[in-house]
Amino acid sequence: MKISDAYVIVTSPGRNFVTLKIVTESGTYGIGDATLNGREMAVVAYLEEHVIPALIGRDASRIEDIWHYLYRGAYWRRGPVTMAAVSAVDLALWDIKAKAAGMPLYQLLGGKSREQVMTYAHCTGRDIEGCLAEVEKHVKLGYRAVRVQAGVPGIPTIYGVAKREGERYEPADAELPAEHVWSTEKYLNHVPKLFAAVRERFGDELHVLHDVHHRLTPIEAARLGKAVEPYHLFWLEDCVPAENQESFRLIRQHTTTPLAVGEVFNSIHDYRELIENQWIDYIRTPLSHGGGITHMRRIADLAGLYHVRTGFHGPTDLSPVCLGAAVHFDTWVPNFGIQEHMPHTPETDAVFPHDYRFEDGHFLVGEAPGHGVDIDEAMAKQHPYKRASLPVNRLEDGTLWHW
Ligand SMILES: O=C(O)[C@H](O)[C@@H](O)[C@H](O)[C@H](O)CO
Ligand SMILES: [Mg+2]
Repeated sequence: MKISDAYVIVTSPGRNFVTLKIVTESGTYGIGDATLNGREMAVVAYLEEHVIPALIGRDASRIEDIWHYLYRGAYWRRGPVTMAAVSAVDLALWDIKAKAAGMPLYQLLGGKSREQVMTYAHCTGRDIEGCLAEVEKHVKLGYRAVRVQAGVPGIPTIYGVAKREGERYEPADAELPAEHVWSTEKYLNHVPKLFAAVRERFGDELHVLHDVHHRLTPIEAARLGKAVEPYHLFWLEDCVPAENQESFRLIRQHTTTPLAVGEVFNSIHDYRELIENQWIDYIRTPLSHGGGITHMRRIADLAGLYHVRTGFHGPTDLSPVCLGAAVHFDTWVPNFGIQEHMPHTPETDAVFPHDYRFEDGHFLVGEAPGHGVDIDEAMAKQHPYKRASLPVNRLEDGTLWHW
């Protein structure tokens, strides 16, 4: 099982994706997702210059040892660029191990804990009516859970809402960062009306989620959590920037609205106080940023001790490789909550053939050995990299704010 070759493939079928391919002497290969939206080429350099040369000749079956070699061995631990690179190696090695065992990845992890994986869809509108129309559409498609985001009167652009009605939402929409404007006051006054309207129109059973995208202070998040309690959200996501884990103590003291966090985290240490103090309910880190299967299952196990469940990040800026591995993880992990689902474009799906299926609001895992996702390298070449940046956000007086 010696690693004989490894290389990075950058492709842009509508948006940028970075994929690591690891090949063994026997010809068995595995692939991992190394995409870090808006910072793609930093991970490419990290892999090509510092990781790949040290991988060649190593035993691909020693996943645990290679993980620590790349994490401890680098001296410079953690961080999104390092961890995206480590994750890609880890996902590719688990793919190889499962292929060599002739098993779908979920079997190697311990087998099925459930038959299907519940997902939530994005429903966004320029205003509340527009958002309700999207919810209606997604309920008809079979979704049991929807994330609702709507424009706020007086704020020209808002997180999560597509530029034009009916278009897909793509945050990295310009070569250099676009500038958005934000008003916490306008948002806080408006957003509870959105949940009231959703409950009024769709009743109590639909799971309703919302993403604050790190824009509030703890006391503002507490106010929002309290205000939306009558609409019993499935979760309120990223209500504050979370470098300071203590912030969640204050929010938790004020509200019973469930809290999700962690799409920008990449280590168990980012979560430790949050989980051990039972300040959160869902962990969001995707496999491609949280150290792959090896590290994310440690985080999930820690979370499980405290009744915290998984709710993995699943936007279009994670490739089908990450999503495919997530469907295996979600099928196995005992403390599963929900999986985000933002459908990839047909061009992306064509570059990454896969055997997970979407049916009636759920993902169904495939039975092919490995994680079930491949890359069509010839097709990938037809879509060259294009620089794309995430936006920045400013308060109405010009102060740079959290995006
Ligand atoms: O909950 C989500 O899906 C996220 O917040 C994304 O939409 C991020 O903004 C994006 O992944 C940044 O690259
Ligand atoms: Mg989010």
